[in-house]
Amino acid sequence: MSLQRKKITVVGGGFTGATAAFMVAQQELGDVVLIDLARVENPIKGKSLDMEQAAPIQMFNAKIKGTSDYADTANSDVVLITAGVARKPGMSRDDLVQINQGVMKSVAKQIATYSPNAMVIVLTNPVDAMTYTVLKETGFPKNHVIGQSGVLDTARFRTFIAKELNVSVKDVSGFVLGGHGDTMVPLIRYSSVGGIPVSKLLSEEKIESIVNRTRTGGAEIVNLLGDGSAYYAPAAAMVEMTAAILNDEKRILPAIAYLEGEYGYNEICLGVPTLLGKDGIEKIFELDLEPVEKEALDQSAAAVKDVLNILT
Ligand SMILES: NC(=O)C1=CN([C@@H]2O[C@H](COP(=O)(O)OP(=O)(O)OC[C@H]3O[C@@H](n4cnc5c(N)ncnc54)[C@H](O)[C@@H]3O)[C@@H](O)[C@H]2O)C=CC1
Ligand SMILES: O=C([O-])CC(=O)C(=O)O
Repeated sequence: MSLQRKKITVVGGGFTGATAAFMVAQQELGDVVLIDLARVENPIKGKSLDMEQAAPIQMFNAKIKGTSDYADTANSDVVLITAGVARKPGMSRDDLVQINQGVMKSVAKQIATYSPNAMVIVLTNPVDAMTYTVLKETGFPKNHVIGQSGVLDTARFRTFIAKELNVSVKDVSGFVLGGHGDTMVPLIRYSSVGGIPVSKLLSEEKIESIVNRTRTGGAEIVNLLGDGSAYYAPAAAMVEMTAAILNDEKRILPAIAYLEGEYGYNEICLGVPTLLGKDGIEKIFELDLEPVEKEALDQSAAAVKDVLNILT
């Protein structure tokens, strides 16, 4: 009997990449390769060895290899891209576009060479435009290149609602669509707590303040940290998507997908409800939106298009 272990490569061994690598190993989703080029080789090897030595304590089976050599990433099943630069207080995610586009181009080329059949999950910001860049540069099928924004944005939204109502986060569900920026669209009509619509439990003012806090949730953490951006919840979001793909879970999760007419948009990668399974994005759900929701999504799509227009 041959049971092939899954291989997950994490590109970028900084805050989000190292955290995601550790979570992937803890959840025994497969063996992990953590690759970082900008740092000298020894620290990435040190981090990976340190993680591996947690295995006998936490009782997980996973190899974790730190490297600067793409040959070690060959034939990965899933590749998580976290390489690049994070913003600092006062910056927008879009300020990172030029520098991170260059990083995406070089990373995409390596992934296409070494892991041509991989599913790719992009985290690097501005993530809608970076997902588009990776899709174009790898030439991979559109269902194989997926951006992470909605799981994180929805998790923030769910956290704030649960805190406000003093209930378990487990019972709060919701959907945040659109670009990963201040124009993102939390959909109140599709949000509920234990099946009860959020609008029956919270006042309009409270909901509006939660929506605003969700939209600026990344900046809130950037300002608190002072140097760098969020990484625990972003890593958890990527790992949830990785598990959905590797275990063929058929999860319905918001993710950044390449759109060909869905919601009326073309030539754009944008956050929409998706079905994630072994083939990556297996389906995009087109929800019926009310005019005010569609207008908000149009604004968000326009903001993403503005960034796409400055890609070289
Ligand atoms: N989409 C989302 O929801 C989120 C996106 N992000 C974004 O993720 C990215 C990473 O964030 P952090 O991990 O906090 O940053 P970080 O600075 O801690 O780590 C980035 C790592 O990438 C490495 N790197 C740079 N160029 C590379 C290359 N060509 N190949 C391999 N590695 C390379 C750097 O050496 C560094 O170790 C940022 O762009 C950030 O804005 C972060 C959180 C959430
Ligand atoms: O805010 C940032 O720069 C990082 C990010 O995308 C997030 O935490 O949502």
